Amino acid sequence: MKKILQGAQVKELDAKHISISGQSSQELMEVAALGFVDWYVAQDQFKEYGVLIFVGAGNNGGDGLAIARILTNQGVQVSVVPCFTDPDKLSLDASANWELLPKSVQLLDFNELKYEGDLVLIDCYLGVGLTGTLRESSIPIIDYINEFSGPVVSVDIPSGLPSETIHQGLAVRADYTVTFAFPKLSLLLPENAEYVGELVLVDIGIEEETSKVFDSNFYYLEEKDIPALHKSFHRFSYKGDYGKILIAGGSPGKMGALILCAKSALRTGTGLVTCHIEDSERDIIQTAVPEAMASWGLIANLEFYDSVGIGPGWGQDGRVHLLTQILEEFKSPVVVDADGLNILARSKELLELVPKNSILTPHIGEFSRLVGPAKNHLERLEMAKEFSVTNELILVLKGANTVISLPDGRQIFNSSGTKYMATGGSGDVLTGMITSYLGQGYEPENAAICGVYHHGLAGELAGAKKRKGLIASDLIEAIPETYNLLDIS
Ligand SMILES: NC(=O)C1=CN([C@@H]2O[C@H](COP(=O)(O)OP(=O)(O)OC[C@H]3O[C@@H](n4cnc5c(N)ncnc54)[C@H](O)[C@@H]3O)[C@@H](O)[C@H]2O)[C@H](O)CC1
Ligand SMILES: [K+]
Repeated sequence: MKKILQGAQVKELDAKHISISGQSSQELMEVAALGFVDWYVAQDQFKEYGVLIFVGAGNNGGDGLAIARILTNQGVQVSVVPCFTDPDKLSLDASANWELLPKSVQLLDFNELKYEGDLVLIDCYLGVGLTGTLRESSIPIIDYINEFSGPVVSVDIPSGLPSETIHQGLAVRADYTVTFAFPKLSLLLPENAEYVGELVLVDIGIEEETSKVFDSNFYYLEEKDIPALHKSFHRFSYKGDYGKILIAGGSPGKMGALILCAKSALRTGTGLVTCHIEDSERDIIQTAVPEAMASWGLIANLEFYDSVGIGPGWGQDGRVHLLTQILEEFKSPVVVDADGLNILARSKELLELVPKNSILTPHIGEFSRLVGPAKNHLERLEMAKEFSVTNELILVLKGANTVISLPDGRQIFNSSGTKYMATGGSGDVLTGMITSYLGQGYEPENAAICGVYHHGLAGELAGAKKRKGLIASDLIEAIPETYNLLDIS
């Protein structure tokens, strides 16, 4: 898993990579520019467009000059807008790329900018080298980029955006941000989403090993990390090996949440799902999910189950007794969501009963009730870390980049998912997936990670077909496709 580093650590990482690999910093810049161009030319939506590249005096500008050369050589119509006064003041690598700029590249004066036709604006003005408050002279440039009528693609980071915190004034509002090596923390904060647009990560060959020595609790979860975390089953595995789980959820009028959770657990691979429900709701569950069993009343044999999921559609009234029974009698980690979390928020003394390494899956509203309100996402992340460490629980804070906080202080940002997943029942599906993995005998940490990643990937697959027509059931149908895609058996 990649570490997410701070602005100053990026420079040190580059230097370390350069000393290990024998590559020069200019060669590394070339790899970054080539990586960007590979992504750019694969974008069908830009096929007929020329490009207008804004370049600053630092290495972000250097990236832009290298991109200008490579795109020109590939037949793209390129114009460059130098956003510096004196080419002699360019950084070393930017200067080398300035010298290499083909004569056919048009240089445009920012103060006399006039352009015609369909253009993509590529923002290579300021990168992670930004320090302090934006200078006065940068304002017209960023204003111009933000008023540009065509698509804007920022390279490494939208110009003006700090790399590890929430925006503090003017910054480029990009449609796409193509970042190198690993995402900067600021690119993952919801407050900055309107600046970042769609986030794309381009690998520039810096080994994960190289970043190990840098101090950071933040990690970025990618597809390549997933297969090794899965348990494999064999020819002689039987349904008991795939886990027996209990889901306590559902109430009159909210049985859908439980149904989604149960179906999701089955599609994730659970062998036996039992839904613990109210007597009155037996027909609904048995009709909607014939593969599941049902139980009601007090839970007779909790020790029979490998994991328990608590909360989807449960309601809170009259549930405290059952929640207490589960927490007192079930000694292995459980998954708590929705109304299960709301009860914990109201009766904090129950928190102590939650088995260590259990997985709690709040959205921001539930988090605020359970842990407390935060003034921004950075503060929320800090509170989540503290909560996980203190209570020895795994906290899955749901959002565009769901963050998994672990009892050892690590916080893992998920990379899979799509905006189309913001739909009713999406969280119930996640609860079913995580409970399923726990029941299949995954370590709680891996159950949370695999659940979150596959859930997002199912969203991407379903979203590609259904777009804003995606409903939670589509996520469930797409779970098996995620196994095909990652070759998990
Ligand atoms: N491993 C990688 O990620 C690689 C990144 N590359 C690119 O390099 C930049 C970082 O380059 P650096 O030279 O350190 O800085 P910048 O170009 O981001 O910025 C320097 C530029 O900004 C001006 N400046 C600083 N503060 C302010 C301010 N407050 N207001 C206005 N202007 C400011 C400063 O004067 C300089 O002109 C990284 O983002 C990547 O794009 C490498 O190419 C490859 C490896
Ligand atoms: K930039």
